[in-house]
Amino acid sequence: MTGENLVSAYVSDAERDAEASVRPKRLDEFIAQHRVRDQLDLLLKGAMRRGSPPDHILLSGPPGLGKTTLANIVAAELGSGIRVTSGPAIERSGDLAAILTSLAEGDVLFIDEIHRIARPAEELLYSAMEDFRVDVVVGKGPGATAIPLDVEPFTLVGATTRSGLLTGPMRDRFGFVAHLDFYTPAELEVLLRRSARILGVPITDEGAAEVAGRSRGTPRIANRLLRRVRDFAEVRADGVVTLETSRAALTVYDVDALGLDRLDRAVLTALVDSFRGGPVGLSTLAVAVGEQPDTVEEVCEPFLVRAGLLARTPRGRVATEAAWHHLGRTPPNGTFGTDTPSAPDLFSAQADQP
Ligand SMILES: Nc1ncnc2c1ncn2[C@@H]1O[C@H](COP(=O)(O)OP(=O)(O)OP(=O)(O)O)[C@@H](O)[C@H]1O
Repeated sequence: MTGENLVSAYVSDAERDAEASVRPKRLDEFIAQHRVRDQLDLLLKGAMRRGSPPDHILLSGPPGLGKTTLANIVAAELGSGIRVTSGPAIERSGDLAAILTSLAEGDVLFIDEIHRIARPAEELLYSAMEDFRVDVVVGKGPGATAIPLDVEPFTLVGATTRSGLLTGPMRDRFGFVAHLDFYTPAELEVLLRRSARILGVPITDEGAAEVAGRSRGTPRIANRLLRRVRDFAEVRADGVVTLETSRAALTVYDVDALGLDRLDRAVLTALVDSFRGGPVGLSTLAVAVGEQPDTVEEVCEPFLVRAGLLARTPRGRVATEAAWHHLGRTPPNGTFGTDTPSAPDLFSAQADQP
Protein backbone atom coordinates (compact mmCIF):
# COMPACT_ATOMS: atom_id res chain seq x y z
CA MET A 1 0.00 0.00 0.00
CA THR A 2 1.43 3.37 -0.95
CA GLY A 3 0.40 6.91 -0.18
CA GLU A 4 -1.22 6.94 -3.61
CA ASN A 5 -4.19 4.84 -2.60
CA LEU A 6 -4.40 5.61 1.09
CA VAL A 7 -7.93 6.91 0.69
CA SER A 8 -9.19 4.17 -1.61
CA ALA A 9 -12.05 2.16 -0.12
CA TYR A 10 -10.75 -1.02 -1.78
CA VAL A 11 -8.70 -3.50 0.18
CA SER A 12 -5.77 -5.87 -0.42
CA ASP A 13 -5.53 -9.33 1.16
CA ALA A 14 -2.66 -8.13 3.34
CA GLU A 15 -4.76 -5.26 4.62
CA ARG A 16 -7.64 -7.60 5.44
CA ASP A 17 -5.29 -9.25 7.93
CA ALA A 18 -4.46 -5.86 9.46
CA GLU A 19 -8.19 -5.12 9.66
CA ALA A 20 -9.01 -8.35 11.46
CA SER A 21 -7.97 -7.20 14.93
CA VAL A 22 -10.39 -4.27 14.98
CA ARG A 23 -13.29 -5.96 13.19
CA PRO A 24 -16.39 -5.99 15.42
CA LYS A 25 -17.47 -9.53 16.24
CA ARG A 26 -20.99 -8.93 17.57
CA LEU A 27 -23.88 -6.67 16.59
CA ASP A 28 -23.58 -4.47 19.67
CA GLU A 29 -19.93 -3.67 18.79
CA PHE A 30 -20.89 -2.54 15.28
CA ILE A 31 -20.80 1.27 15.25
CA ALA A 32 -23.65 3.36 13.76
CA GLN A 33 -25.95 2.10 10.94
CA HIS A 34 -28.62 2.00 13.65
CA ARG A 35 -31.55 1.18 11.38
CA VAL A 36 -29.80 -1.78 9.76
CA ARG A 37 -28.55 -3.00 13.13
CA ASP A 38 -31.98 -2.80 14.68
CA GLN A 39 -33.65 -4.61 11.79
CA LEU A 40 -30.99 -7.33 11.76
CA ASP A 41 -31.33 -7.78 15.51
CA LEU A 42 -35.06 -8.48 15.09
CA LEU A 43 -34.53 -10.76 12.11
CA LEU A 44 -31.92 -12.87 13.89
CA LYS A 45 -33.70 -13.04 17.25
CA GLY A 46 -37.00 -13.93 15.55
CA ALA A 47 -35.34 -16.76 13.64
CA MET A 48 -33.55 -18.07 16.71
CA ARG A 49 -36.83 -18.15 18.64
CA ARG A 50 -38.41 -20.24 15.92
CA GLY A 51 -35.34 -22.43 15.59
CA SER A 52 -35.12 -21.92 11.83
CA PRO A 53 -32.61 -20.01 9.69
CA PRO A 54 -33.48 -16.36 9.00
CA ASP A 55 -34.41 -15.08 5.56
CA HIS A 56 -31.60 -14.59 3.08
CA ILE A 57 -29.88 -11.23 3.57
CA LEU A 58 -28.70 -8.79 0.90
CA LEU A 59 -26.28 -6.03 1.98
CA SER A 60 -25.57 -3.28 -0.52
CA GLY A 61 -23.41 -0.19 -0.40
CA PRO A 62 -19.98 1.18 -1.31
CA PRO A 63 -16.83 -0.75 -0.31
CA GLY A 64 -15.41 -0.52 3.19
CA LEU A 65 -18.66 0.27 5.04
CA GLY A 66 -18.99 -3.06 6.84
CA LYS A 67 -20.75 -5.64 4.65
CA THR A 68 -18.21 -8.42 5.26
CA THR A 69 -18.15 -7.50 8.94
CA LEU A 70 -21.94 -7.79 9.17
CA ALA A 71 -21.96 -11.17 7.39
CA ASN A 72 -19.56 -12.52 10.01
CA ILE A 73 -21.63 -10.94 12.76
CA VAL A 74 -24.78 -12.66 11.44
CA ALA A 75 -23.04 -16.04 11.76
CA ALA A 76 -21.67 -15.21 15.21
CA GLU A 77 -25.06 -14.06 16.51
CA LEU A 78 -26.70 -17.22 15.17
CA GLY A 79 -23.90 -19.38 16.58
CA SER A 80 -23.45 -20.80 13.08
CA GLY A 81 -20.56 -21.60 10.83
CA ILE A 82 -19.78 -19.34 7.86
CA ARG A 83 -18.51 -20.18 4.38
CA VAL A 84 -17.07 -17.28 2.43
CA THR A 85 -16.80 -16.96 -1.32
CA SER A 86 -17.35 -14.32 -3.98
CA GLY A 87 -19.23 -13.96 -7.27
CA PRO A 88 -16.09 -13.88 -9.44
CA ALA A 89 -14.65 -16.95 -7.64
CA ILE A 90 -17.63 -19.09 -8.67
CA GLU A 91 -16.76 -19.82 -12.26
CA ARG A 92 -18.83 -22.94 -12.84
CA SER A 93 -22.13 -23.98 -11.33
CA GLY A 94 -20.39 -27.18 -10.15
CA ASP A 95 -18.19 -25.04 -7.87
CA LEU A 96 -21.27 -23.58 -6.25
CA ALA A 97 -23.04 -26.96 -6.01
CA ALA A 98 -20.01 -28.34 -4.14
CA ILE A 99 -20.16 -25.49 -1.64
CA LEU A 100 -23.94 -25.68 -1.19
CA THR A 101 -24.05 -29.43 -0.63
CA SER A 102 -21.28 -29.27 1.96
CA LEU A 103 -23.08 -26.70 4.15
CA ALA A 104 -24.15 -27.82 7.62
CA GLU A 105 -27.66 -27.03 8.87
CA GLY A 106 -28.00 -23.34 9.79
CA ASP A 107 -24.69 -22.30 8.20
CA VAL A 108 -24.25 -18.85 6.70
CA LEU A 109 -22.99 -18.70 3.13
CA PHE A 110 -21.44 -15.30 2.40
CA ILE A 111 -21.10 -14.39 -1.28
CA ASP A 112 -19.27 -11.09 -1.75
CA GLU A 113 -19.75 -9.21 -5.04
CA ILE A 114 -22.79 -11.36 -5.70
CA HIS A 115 -23.71 -9.24 -8.75
CA ARG A 116 -20.70 -10.78 -10.52
CA ILE A 117 -21.84 -14.39 -10.24
CA ALA A 118 -22.04 -16.28 -13.57
CA ARG A 119 -25.57 -16.87 -14.88
CA PRO A 120 -25.67 -20.72 -14.65
CA ALA A 121 -24.43 -20.55 -11.04
CA GLU A 122 -27.00 -17.86 -10.29
CA GLU A 123 -29.79 -20.11 -11.53
CA LEU A 124 -28.54 -22.96 -9.36
CA LEU A 125 -28.59 -20.57 -6.42
CA TYR A 126 -32.29 -19.78 -6.98
CA SER A 127 -33.46 -23.32 -6.18
CA ALA A 128 -31.02 -23.61 -3.28
CA MET A 129 -32.34 -20.37 -1.77
CA GLU A 130 -35.96 -21.21 -2.33
CA ASP A 131 -36.29 -24.96 -1.87
CA PHE A 132 -32.94 -25.97 -0.35
CA ARG A 133 -32.37 -28.21 -3.34
CA VAL A 134 -30.08 -28.16 -6.35
CA ASP A 135 -30.12 -30.10 -9.61
CA VAL A 136 -26.60 -31.11 -10.50
CA VAL A 137 -26.21 -31.96 -14.18
CA VAL A 138 -23.96 -34.95 -14.83
CA GLY A 139 -22.62 -35.65 -18.33
CA LYS A 140 -22.98 -33.70 -21.54
CA GLY A 141 -25.25 -33.60 -24.57
CA PRO A 142 -28.24 -35.95 -24.93
CA GLY A 143 -26.91 -38.26 -22.19
CA ALA A 144 -26.83 -35.53 -19.56
CA THR A 145 -28.95 -36.15 -16.47
CA ALA A 146 -29.96 -33.88 -13.63
CA ILE A 147 -29.46 -35.33 -10.19
CA PRO A 148 -31.45 -33.55 -7.47
CA LEU A 149 -29.48 -33.03 -4.26
CA ASP A 150 -30.71 -31.69 -0.93
CA VAL A 151 -29.07 -28.69 0.65
CA GLU A 152 -29.24 -28.19 4.43
CA PRO A 153 -31.31 -25.12 5.41
CA PHE A 154 -28.86 -22.20 5.32
CA THR A 155 -28.84 -18.42 5.17
CA LEU A 156 -27.29 -16.69 2.21
CA VAL A 157 -25.73 -13.32 2.92
CA GLY A 158 -25.02 -11.55 -0.36
CA ALA A 159 -22.98 -8.35 -0.56
CA THR A 160 -22.89 -5.98 -3.49
CA THR A 161 -21.47 -2.57 -4.32
CA ARG A 162 -23.73 -2.45 -7.38
CA SER A 163 -27.22 -3.49 -6.35
CA GLY A 164 -28.56 -2.09 -9.63
CA LEU A 165 -26.72 -4.87 -11.47
CA LEU A 166 -28.54 -7.65 -9.62
CA THR A 167 -31.16 -9.46 -11.65
CA GLY A 168 -34.79 -9.14 -10.54
CA PRO A 169 -35.16 -12.87 -9.72
CA MET A 170 -32.01 -12.76 -7.60
CA ARG A 171 -33.10 -9.68 -5.66
CA ASP A 172 -36.59 -11.15 -5.10
CA ARG A 173 -35.15 -14.15 -3.30
CA PHE A 174 -33.72 -12.05 -0.48
CA GLY A 175 -36.22 -11.60 2.35
CA PHE A 176 -34.09 -8.92 3.98
CA VAL A 177 -32.39 -6.15 2.04
CA ALA A 178 -30.30 -3.43 3.68
CA HIS A 179 -28.30 -0.54 2.28
CA LEU A 180 -25.28 0.69 4.22
CA ASP A 181 -24.77 4.46 4.26
CA PHE A 182 -21.59 6.48 4.55
CA TYR A 183 -20.71 7.29 8.17
CA THR A 184 -20.77 10.79 9.63
CA PRO A 185 -17.53 12.22 11.06
CA ALA A 186 -19.02 11.88 14.57
CA GLU A 187 -19.68 8.16 13.97
CA LEU A 188 -16.16 7.67 12.62
CA GLU A 189 -14.77 9.35 15.73
CA VAL A 190 -16.49 6.74 17.88
CA LEU A 191 -15.18 4.02 15.58
CA LEU A 192 -11.64 5.40 15.73
CA ARG A 193 -11.65 5.61 19.51
CA ARG A 194 -12.76 1.97 19.62
CA SER A 195 -10.05 0.88 17.15
CA ALA A 196 -7.40 2.89 19.02
CA ARG A 197 -8.41 1.23 22.29
CA ILE A 198 -8.08 -2.23 20.72
CA LEU A 199 -4.72 -1.38 19.14
CA GLY A 200 -3.46 0.20 22.37
CA VAL A 201 -2.95 3.60 20.71
CA PRO A 202 -3.51 6.65 22.94
CA ILE A 203 -5.68 9.14 21.02
CA THR A 204 -7.16 12.50 22.02
CA ASP A 205 -10.70 13.55 21.06
CA GLU A 206 -9.25 16.19 18.71
CA GLY A 207 -6.96 13.61 17.13
CA ALA A 208 -9.89 11.25 16.52
CA ALA A 209 -11.96 14.11 15.06
CA GLU A 210 -9.15 15.11 12.71
CA VAL A 211 -8.65 11.59 11.35
CA ALA A 212 -12.44 11.07 11.11
CA GLY A 213 -12.85 14.23 9.03
CA ARG A 214 -10.36 12.96 6.46
CA SER A 215 -11.79 9.45 6.16
CA ARG A 216 -14.42 9.99 3.43
CA GLY A 217 -17.23 8.56 5.54
CA THR A 218 -15.64 5.10 5.31
CA PRO A 219 -14.56 2.89 8.26
CA ARG A 220 -11.91 1.10 6.21
CA ILE A 221 -10.21 4.42 5.36
CA ALA A 222 -10.54 5.63 8.97
CA ASN A 223 -8.81 2.51 10.32
CA ARG A 224 -6.12 2.76 7.65
CA LEU A 225 -5.38 6.42 8.39
CA LEU A 226 -5.26 5.58 12.10
CA ARG A 227 -2.53 2.98 11.43
CA ARG A 228 -0.50 5.54 9.46
CA VAL A 229 -0.97 8.27 12.06
CA ARG A 230 0.05 5.82 14.78
CA ASP A 231 3.34 5.16 12.91
CA PHE A 232 3.99 8.88 12.75
CA ALA A 233 3.09 9.44 16.41
CA GLU A 234 5.38 6.62 17.52
CA VAL A 235 8.35 7.50 15.27
CA ARG A 236 8.27 11.30 15.27
CA ALA A 237 6.35 12.19 18.45
CA ASP A 238 5.53 10.75 21.86
CA GLY A 239 3.17 8.04 20.60
CA VAL A 240 -0.06 9.93 21.33
CA VAL A 241 -2.38 10.63 18.39
CA THR A 242 -3.26 14.29 18.85
CA LEU A 243 -4.60 16.98 16.55
CA GLU A 244 -1.05 18.04 15.71
CA THR A 245 0.34 14.55 15.05
CA SER A 246 -2.71 13.67 12.92
CA ARG A 247 -2.32 16.81 10.83
CA ALA A 248 1.43 16.37 10.43
CA ALA A 249 1.13 12.67 9.57
CA LEU A 250 -1.61 13.16 7.02
CA THR A 251 0.35 15.97 5.41
CA VAL A 252 3.22 13.51 4.96
CA TYR A 253 0.77 11.04 3.40
CA ASP A 254 -0.78 13.72 1.19
CA VAL A 255 -4.32 13.38 2.55
CA ASP A 256 -5.86 16.81 2.93
CA ALA A 257 -8.47 18.18 5.34
CA LEU A 258 -11.38 16.79 3.30
CA GLY A 259 -9.72 13.43 2.64
CA LEU A 260 -8.59 14.26 -0.92
CA ASP A 261 -5.33 12.72 -2.09
CA ARG A 262 -2.81 14.00 -4.63
CA LEU A 263 -4.75 12.84 -7.69
CA ASP A 264 -8.08 14.19 -6.43
CA ARG A 265 -6.47 17.57 -5.90
CA ALA A 266 -4.70 17.41 -9.27
CA VAL A 267 -8.08 16.90 -10.97
CA LEU A 268 -9.64 19.86 -9.16
CA THR A 269 -6.59 22.05 -9.71
CA ALA A 270 -6.56 21.31 -13.44
CA LEU A 271 -10.28 22.05 -13.66
CA VAL A 272 -9.92 25.36 -11.84
CA ASP A 273 -6.53 26.59 -13.07
CA SER A 274 -6.37 25.24 -16.63
CA PHE A 275 -10.04 25.27 -17.58
CA ARG A 276 -11.35 28.11 -15.41
CA GLY A 277 -13.67 25.72 -13.59
CA GLY A 278 -14.97 23.93 -16.71
CA PRO A 279 -17.05 22.57 -18.25
CA VAL A 280 -14.44 20.28 -19.71
CA GLY A 281 -14.71 16.78 -21.17
CA LEU A 282 -13.51 13.77 -19.19
CA SER A 283 -10.77 12.79 -21.63
CA THR A 284 -9.33 16.30 -21.79
CA LEU A 285 -9.33 16.47 -18.01
CA ALA A 286 -7.65 13.05 -17.80
CA VAL A 287 -4.89 14.12 -20.21
CA ALA A 288 -4.33 17.25 -18.14
CA VAL A 289 -3.56 15.16 -15.04
CA GLY A 290 -1.72 12.40 -16.93
CA GLU A 291 -4.19 9.66 -16.06
CA GLN A 292 -6.53 7.34 -17.92
CA PRO A 293 -10.13 8.63 -18.23
CA ASP A 294 -11.33 5.45 -16.43
CA THR A 295 -9.13 6.22 -13.43
CA VAL A 296 -10.40 9.78 -13.17
CA GLU A 297 -14.01 8.66 -13.61
CA GLU A 298 -13.97 5.63 -11.32
CA VAL A 299 -11.33 6.47 -8.72
CA CYS A 300 -11.58 10.24 -8.23
CA GLU A 301 -14.95 11.44 -9.37
CA PRO A 302 -17.32 9.46 -7.12
CA PHE A 303 -15.90 11.10 -4.01
CA LEU A 304 -15.41 14.55 -5.59
CA VAL A 305 -19.07 14.51 -6.67
CA ARG A 306 -20.23 13.23 -3.27
CA ALA A 307 -18.14 15.90 -1.54
CA GLY A 308 -19.85 18.59 -3.63
CA LEU A 309 -16.57 19.62 -5.27
CA LEU A 310 -17.21 18.49 -8.84
CA ALA A 311 -20.35 18.27 -10.93
CA ARG A 312 -20.93 16.13 -13.99
CA THR A 313 -22.99 18.11 -16.47
CA PRO A 314 -24.07 17.31 -20.04
CA ARG A 315 -21.39 19.76 -21.23
CA GLY A 316 -18.59 18.27 -19.15
CA ARG A 317 -17.02 18.36 -15.70
CA VAL A 318 -17.42 21.52 -13.64
CA ALA A 319 -15.69 22.62 -10.42
CA THR A 320 -18.20 23.82 -7.83
CA GLU A 321 -17.76 26.96 -5.77
CA ALA A 322 -16.70 24.75 -2.84
CA ALA A 323 -13.87 23.40 -5.00
CA TRP A 324 -12.51 26.90 -5.67
CA HIS A 325 -12.61 27.68 -1.96
CA HIS A 326 -11.05 24.34 -1.02
CA LEU A 327 -8.08 25.09 -3.29
CA GLY A 328 -7.79 28.57 -1.80
CA ARG A 329 -8.82 30.28 -5.06
CA THR A 330 -11.43 33.00 -5.52
CA PRO A 331 -14.28 31.82 -7.74
CA PRO A 332 -14.97 34.04 -10.76
CA ASN A 333 -17.68 36.63 -10.13
CA GLY A 334 -21.21 35.70 -11.11
CA THR A 335 -20.41 32.07 -11.92
CA PHE A 336 -22.25 30.63 -8.96
CA GLY A 337 -25.77 31.48 -7.83
CA THR A 338 -26.54 32.14 -4.16
CA ASP A 339 -28.03 28.67 -3.77
CA THR A 340 -24.78 26.93 -4.73
CA PRO A 341 -23.56 24.94 -1.74
CA SER A 342 -20.45 26.59 -0.34
CA ALA A 343 -19.59 23.75 1.99
CA PRO A 344 -19.32 20.20 0.77
CA ASP A 345 -22.04 17.86 1.94
CA LEU A 346 -20.07 14.65 2.28
CA PHE A 347 -22.70 12.37 3.60
CA SER A 348 -25.92 12.96 1.74
CA ALA A 349 -25.25 11.15 -1.54
CA GLN A 350 -25.80 7.46 -1.10
CA ALA A 351 -25.42 6.32 -4.68
CA ASP A 352 -23.58 3.07 -5.27
CA GLN A 353 -19.96 3.54 -6.23
CA PRO A 354 -18.35 1.63 -9.03
N1 LIG B 1 -19.85 -0.27 11.83
C1 LIG B 1 -18.56 -0.59 12.02
N2 LIG B 1 -18.03 -0.55 13.26
C2 LIG B 1 -16.72 -0.82 13.45
N3 LIG B 1 -15.86 -1.16 12.46
C3 LIG B 1 -16.33 -1.22 11.22
C4 LIG B 1 -17.71 -0.96 10.93
N4 LIG B 1 -17.91 -1.10 9.60
C5 LIG B 1 -16.72 -1.45 9.08
N5 LIG B 1 -15.78 -1.52 10.05
C6 LIG B 1 -14.36 -1.83 9.83
O1 LIG B 1 -13.99 -1.39 8.52
C7 LIG B 1 -13.28 -2.38 7.83
C8 LIG B 1 -13.97 -2.63 6.51
O2 LIG B 1 -15.19 -3.31 6.73
P1 LIG B 1 -15.71 -4.49 5.78
O3 LIG B 1 -14.55 -5.35 5.30
O4 LIG B 1 -16.78 -5.20 6.52
O5 LIG B 1 -16.30 -3.65 4.61
P2 LIG B 1 -17.06 -4.14 3.31
O6 LIG B 1 -18.24 -3.26 3.15
O7 LIG B 1 -17.31 -5.60 3.37
O8 LIG B 1 -16.03 -3.82 2.18
P3 LIG B 1 -15.64 -4.76 0.94
O9 LIG B 1 -16.88 -4.91 0.15
O10 LIG B 1 -14.55 -3.99 0.25
O11 LIG B 1 -15.13 -6.03 1.55
C9 LIG B 1 -13.20 -3.59 8.74
O12 LIG B 1 -11.92 -3.69 9.28
C10 LIG B 1 -14.14 -3.32 9.87
O13 LIG B 1 -13.48 -3.61 11.08
